Amino acid sequence: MALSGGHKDRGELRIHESLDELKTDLADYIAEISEASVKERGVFAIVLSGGSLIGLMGKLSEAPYNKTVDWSKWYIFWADERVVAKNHADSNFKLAKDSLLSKVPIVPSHVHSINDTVSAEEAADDYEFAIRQLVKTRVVSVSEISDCPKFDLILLGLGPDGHVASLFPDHSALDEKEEWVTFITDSPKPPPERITFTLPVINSASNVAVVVTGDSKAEAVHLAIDDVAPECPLIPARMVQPAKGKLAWFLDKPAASKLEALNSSQ
Ligand SMILES: O=C1O[C@H](COP(=O)(O)O)[C@@H](O)[C@H](O)[C@H]1O
Repeated sequence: MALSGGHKDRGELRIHESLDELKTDLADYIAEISEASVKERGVFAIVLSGGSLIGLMGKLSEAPYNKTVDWSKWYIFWADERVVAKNHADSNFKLAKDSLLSKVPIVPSHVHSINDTVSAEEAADDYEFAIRQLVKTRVVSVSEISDCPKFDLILLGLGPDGHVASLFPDHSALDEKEEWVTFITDSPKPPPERITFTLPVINSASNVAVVVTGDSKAEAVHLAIDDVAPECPLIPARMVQPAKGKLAWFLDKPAASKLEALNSSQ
């Protein structure tokens, strides 16, 4: 690893020399949290995003993880979803299913994807209702400090504009404090209609990992992590601040290239 360490309140930085090294570290990290959650709670409630994250999780479907992980205890959710049919090329569910979930023995009823037959607003309401039922049965824990669900692990990607899940810069969805899941119909990145976890839910998780590769995201990584001037834009990724949970950043060197930590250690 090129660098591993903490950055004050911005969590743990795991900066990797190569994509292969990042993929192995990410698979080890997820497998460890899965094992700890199953030991403590009997289940593992993991939240996925879409985009490049899923390819970077690919090692989980290979040895040793395909045999050592207790897949039967996994419950899968999405931090955001595009409101398209489940077989549509833009679907985050389809991406995860084709690249990962179909390759490991996940219990089909443990996969909680959105209702793709209704409007974005209804899909967000339905998804929140489904999560509420799973909080009641403690498949998903509940936060001690808010009424929010406390997922064992939320995995996020990062857009070059600083968006995480479908929380985009300067969008009113960033201000949502009551709902667990909200919807947007004007996403600046297509497709326009999406549902997304809100910041209170993301920040109530036990563990949040943001996985970022490539130099097109270096500026967003810098704005999300470094102590930047107050006039710099406040990007959504900077608002990811788990109240009690742990935050980790999985970066390759190009994504980390504008970080003070990397530049001062060279
Ligand atoms: O639209 C989305 O974009 C982000 C980032 O995707 P990436 O391909 O640049 O990694 C992703 O995290 C989110 O889930 C997705 O809906």
